[in-house]
Order: sequence, then structure tokens, then C-alpha cells
Amino acid sequence: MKISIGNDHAGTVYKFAVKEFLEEMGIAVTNHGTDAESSVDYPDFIHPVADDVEKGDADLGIIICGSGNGAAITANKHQGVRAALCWTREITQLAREHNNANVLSIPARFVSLPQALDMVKTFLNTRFEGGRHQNRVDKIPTGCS
Ligand SMILES: O=C(CO)[C@H](O)[C@H](O)COP(=O)(O)O
Repeated sequence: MKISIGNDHAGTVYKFAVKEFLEEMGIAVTNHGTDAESSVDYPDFIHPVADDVEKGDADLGIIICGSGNGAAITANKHQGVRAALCWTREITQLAREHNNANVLSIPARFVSLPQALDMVKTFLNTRFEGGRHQNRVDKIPTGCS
């Protein structure tokens, strides 16, 4: 299992905690930064994560910014990337079960660190249900057929 992670300045503290959490589980992590808390532009650090997922260089991605929206919007510009903005365990579970999300977007300014780590754990431990959801996910790239 390989996970690519990236964040802006609002997500730096959470990123390091998530990275440690993953590495303690024996998961290989590619960290695209930023590793600083000085102001940066989130696309510079989120596109590399989405690139990894798009190209198959990572199984999953985790992206973090203040609201989670800029990161998710950026990642979803990439082919084959399904980035889900999540703020509870239940939303995270559904993002995997129903949407086959392959990138988790965490809003660092709106969830606690324990909540964020719980979402990461849920994201890793939940499988896509397929079935009717597969038909819907298949229609995402090109719209209705
Ligand atoms: O959430 C974000 C993008 O969606 C950013 O983290 C947020 O916009 C950064 O704001 P500021 O420059 O005021 O720290």
C-alpha cells in the first residue's frame, strides 16, 4: 500500500500526524509538502498527489487544507481521481462504499486531529461496495450515456 500526501500551510501540523500514523502501520508514504507553516498556494502541493494517484504511483491520496475544498477541487481536475471532502467518519465511510473515493480531503480548520486520524483509518479500512454504485461511478468521467 502506497499513499501520497500533500497539504498547504493550514494542513502542515495534521499532515505530519497523518504521516506518522500511516508509517506506524507500515504504509509507504510519499510526502509532497508543504512541510512549513508559512503561506503557500495549495495547488502546488495537491497536483503532485493527484498525479501520483492518476498514474498509479500511489494507491490512495490524502490532501489537507483549511476547508478541504481547494484541495478537493484541485485533485478532481485529474483523470481517474475521485477526491472526497470529508468531515465525519460516516461521510468518509460513504465516500469509499458508494463513491469509491481514492483521495481523502481533510478540512484541517474544521475537524479535530483525533477526528482527522479517525477519518484516515476509516478511509483505509472501508471497501467500495460496487454494484449499483459502480454504474454511477462509471458515469462520472463522461456524464450520462
Ligand atoms: O482552505 C483552503 C483552500 O480551500 C486554504 O487552506 C485557505 O484558503 C488558506 O487561507 P489563508 O491563506 O487565509 O491561510
